[in-house]
Amino acid sequence: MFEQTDRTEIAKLGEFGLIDHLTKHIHIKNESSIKGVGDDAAVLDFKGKKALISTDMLLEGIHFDLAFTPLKHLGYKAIMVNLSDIYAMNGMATQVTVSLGFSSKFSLEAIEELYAGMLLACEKFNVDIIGGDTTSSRQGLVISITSIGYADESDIVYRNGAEEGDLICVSGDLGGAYVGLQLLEREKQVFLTNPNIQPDLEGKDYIVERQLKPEARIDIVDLLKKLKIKPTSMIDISDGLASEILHITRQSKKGCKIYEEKLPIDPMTAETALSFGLDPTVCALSGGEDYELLFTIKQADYDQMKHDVDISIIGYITEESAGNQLITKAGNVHDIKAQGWNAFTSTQS
Ligand SMILES: Nc1ncnc2c1ncn2[C@@H]1O[C@H](COP(=O)(O)OP(=O)(O)OP(=O)(O)O)[C@@H](O)[C@H]1O
Ligand SMILES: Cc1ncc(C[n+]2csc(CCOP(=O)(O)O)c2C)c(N)n1
Ligand SMILES: [Mg+2]
Repeated sequence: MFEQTDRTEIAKLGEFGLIDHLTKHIHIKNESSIKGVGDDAAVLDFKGKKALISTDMLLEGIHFDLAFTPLKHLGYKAIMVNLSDIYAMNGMATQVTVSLGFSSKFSLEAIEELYAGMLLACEKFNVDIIGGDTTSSRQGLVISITSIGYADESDIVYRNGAEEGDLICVSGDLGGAYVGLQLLEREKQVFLTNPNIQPDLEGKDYIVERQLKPEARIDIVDLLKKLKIKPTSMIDISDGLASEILHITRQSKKGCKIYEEKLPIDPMTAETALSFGLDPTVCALSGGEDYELLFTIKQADYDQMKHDVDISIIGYITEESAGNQLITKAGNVHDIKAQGWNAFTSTQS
């Protein structure tokens, strides 16, 4: 759906020429980045803080479809997906390494676009690209990013700290990224059937952006700090709320009660889901890729939190034997199952 204009073969630059070309504009922003791109390893110094490290891969055909994903957006999203994991530890992200594998179908201009999205994300979130790897693949684009950050030991929030009675909170709204994906996939099919029909995404900017350009919630980490609230547990929502809350309760050896009516769903997400014959609640529970933060707080912190319109309290933690339950709008009780998106079981590829 996106046309390519100029085309320079990467072979013209060679591997080292390409690396130089992509990284020459990197200016180190963080004091902790002692040595970035250019040696056998980067050198970091967190001066008494604990280092946080996380890594995630994105593969063409599994995690993204280039038919409807502009490369600049993909670069931006690849960084967001990775920074989100550092914020989910209640830490600050400071560095990333970026490893790329791509076939000869990618021109220099295409890789530049991808990198421009990454650089934009890093600029906005004050993160340094300090290294990576560049190699060729037989087919398809592979992006592997490692994110690095820091936190005071006493600030780090794990998945396993939820206590009975804690309130379950979620930032932003859920299900939009999944419904956005459905919309983009439908338009791709329309385009494949008749390339003269332009994509009809009018008025759907919000959910399309939720899929193509997610924003990692650094602002929530800042807010928690400002309110002097340390969550008892936290995780980012990559696979879907249902799957993530089960990670928290399993690791904390607790159960939970979540109320369907409390799930934050944007009206456009709900309306578009219904037009696809999808249940908005199922999209919110199992759609994934929202990159919101799911966390638990002590009840004593409720008064501080209740004024924030961007955080929804969706339920509470129970004892383990009570299981993981969803209370529907009609008052029925269902067990929460991990129907989150899974690259190994997904039929979408
Ligand atoms: N191949 C692997 N070898 C070692 N550890 C792994 C491997 N794959 C995942 N892990 C570890 O397993 C844990 C859970 O990883 P997982 O990828 O499920 O979480 P996540 O990155 O938060 O979620 P997502 O990948 O959906 O964004 C992490 O500690 C991760 O580092
Ligand atoms: C072509 C295409 N197929 C599927 C999806 C959906 N999707 C991709 S990654 C992910 C969750 C986290 O994955 P992981 O756990 O592997 O990090 C989801 C729900 C998409 N955006 N594009
Ligand atoms: Mg992972």
